[in-house]
Amino acid sequence: MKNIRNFCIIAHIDHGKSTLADRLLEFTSTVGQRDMQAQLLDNMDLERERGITIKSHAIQMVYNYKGEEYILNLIDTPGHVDFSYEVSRSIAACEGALLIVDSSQGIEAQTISNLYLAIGNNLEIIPVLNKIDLPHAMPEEVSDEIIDLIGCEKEDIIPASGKAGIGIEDILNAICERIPAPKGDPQAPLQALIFDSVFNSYRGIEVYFRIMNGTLRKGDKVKFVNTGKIYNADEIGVLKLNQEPRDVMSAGNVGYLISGIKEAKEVKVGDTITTVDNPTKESIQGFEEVKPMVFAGIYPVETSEFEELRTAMEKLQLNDASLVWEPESSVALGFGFRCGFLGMLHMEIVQERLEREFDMTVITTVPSVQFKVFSTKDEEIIVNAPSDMPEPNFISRIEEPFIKAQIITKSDYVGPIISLCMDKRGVIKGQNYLTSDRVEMIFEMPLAEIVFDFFDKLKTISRGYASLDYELIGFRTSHLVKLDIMLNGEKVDALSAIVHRDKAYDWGRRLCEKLRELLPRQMFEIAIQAAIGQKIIARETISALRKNVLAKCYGGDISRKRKLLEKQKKGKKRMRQVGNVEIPQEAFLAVLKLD
Ligand SMILES: Nc1nc2c(ncn2[C@@H]2O[C@H](COP(=O)(O)OP(=O)(O)OP(=O)(O)O)[C@@H](O)[C@H]2O)c(=O)[nH]1
Repeated sequence: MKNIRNFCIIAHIDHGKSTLADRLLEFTSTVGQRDMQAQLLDNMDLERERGITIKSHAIQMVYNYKGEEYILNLIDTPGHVDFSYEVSRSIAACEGALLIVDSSQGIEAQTISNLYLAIGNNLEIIPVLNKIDLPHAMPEEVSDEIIDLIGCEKEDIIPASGKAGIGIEDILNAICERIPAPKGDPQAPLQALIFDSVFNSYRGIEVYFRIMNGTLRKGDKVKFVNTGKIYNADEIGVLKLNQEPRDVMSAGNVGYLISGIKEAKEVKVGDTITTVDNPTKESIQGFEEVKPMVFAGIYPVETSEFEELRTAMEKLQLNDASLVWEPESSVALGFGFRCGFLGMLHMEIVQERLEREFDMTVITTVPSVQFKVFSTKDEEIIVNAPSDMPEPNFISRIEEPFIKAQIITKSDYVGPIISLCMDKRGVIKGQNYLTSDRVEMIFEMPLAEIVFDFFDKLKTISRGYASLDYELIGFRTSHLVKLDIMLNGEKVDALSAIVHRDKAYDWGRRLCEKLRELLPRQMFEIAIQAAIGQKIIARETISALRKNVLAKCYGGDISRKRKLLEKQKKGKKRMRQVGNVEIPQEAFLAVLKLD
């Protein structure tokens, strides 16, 4: 155990974690040249395409330091704020963290938030000044920022470049030297923390764990403390490029367990594994409950696929502990699920993963935050879907979630950012110069104003020189109203939204305009109306399609028509018929596209 080091890499998005991890794997010959491909740990197609890390990944390296062999368990983590839950889970399985800072960018919002998570878990921090190969790197300034932030010495900071392979050996040496060996008693009853799990269609559910105390042997009868379920440890082992089975693993180790678990529901990330023969009395303190920020409905395009969608969601949840959901039904869309996400990117990723990994075609509805509604009798009702909002005469007040937002930017953009935040009902709470040129600003504002398009706007007005991090600070009363959308007089519950009273008219008007663009024309006229209670506040009309236009599309060539029909069938268009109007997926997300 004295030669084991468990560490993670934390950084702001794009500061170069995955690239640096590749170099560490190469340097320790964990991966042969033949198998090496860039960003090796980002093995999900989606991650490669988007160039971001979504999942945490674990891999073991062996490194020779001062004549002794060290086992280094690396857990790579995502940088985007939507995936911070993954980061917190990885951190709980480690004793140290490499804190990567891009020397051409400096400290950014998630550098700080991830650092605090690590410090909160008592991890030893090794600061790495990355990308020093870049001609516009500012090693001196950025080093000063790091020293200010974590209070280290200049010599503690390791200059490096993942791309050019600079500083890699120094980093590996520092891991062995500075990160403490795991503590824990191999003789004690087994306590292993589940930090991730994944569904494998051949082998069932694989559980990733970190042993805190005790020893786990192949063939042991193990119990998951929180669920009380008992399994046989059919296979245990360590995670290298491939899984390597082992017979015995003890305190301090990170590995995988395969035990014939079939039901996704039985595995809870944060649960403790122990043995039936010599069970532990205490479970390890689990992770914080996830706090979803955005809620939206996910519905199968084919109503008959509801049960299939449920199975897919269960499997996906295994690999994404931050996804929460429950069944719901909508008048417009039938049966589906109300899901909670950590942000819009998370929601997009979930939808894409359902489609790619589980072959589902789904529709997501208007995202919304969670509201607390107090009735006239002062009962508290939690509302996750606008359609669940009680009628106005039952409501005494509505509270919405507020966040503390931290924005780091160049001083040139302070003015425009303050006006943007004020426009989003924000109040500035603090301003702190990190260097003469870079400022940290703190705002309090409603979550609903930032989850949708705030980040894009922030990037635009700051020409990319702004980073954002936020945390929930509680619920506050606001003047909110429910805005309904009607198509040909029929209310479409899945299109309702809850908005601030002062913005409702403007929203209603813009939403109707947007829907007019997005709804396909039909043989009859479509009236789009926005209403607050009984009062219509905006209207747009889509005129009927004239006969000769149709004739042009479909007339004559029968083979072309058949082809079209077949193509439609195969593609299972993401459309839903509501009343007599067809609504495409884009229309459900129209609120996100209001300029
Ligand atoms: N010049 C230079 N570019 C680098 C270096 N390290 C990474 N990059 C580039 O920076 C970009 C981001 O690198 P990644 O390794 O994907 O960053 P990441 O931090 O893993 O990003 P997420 O996983 O999405 O949080 C890529 O285009 C890399 O090629 C470096 O040392 N020097």
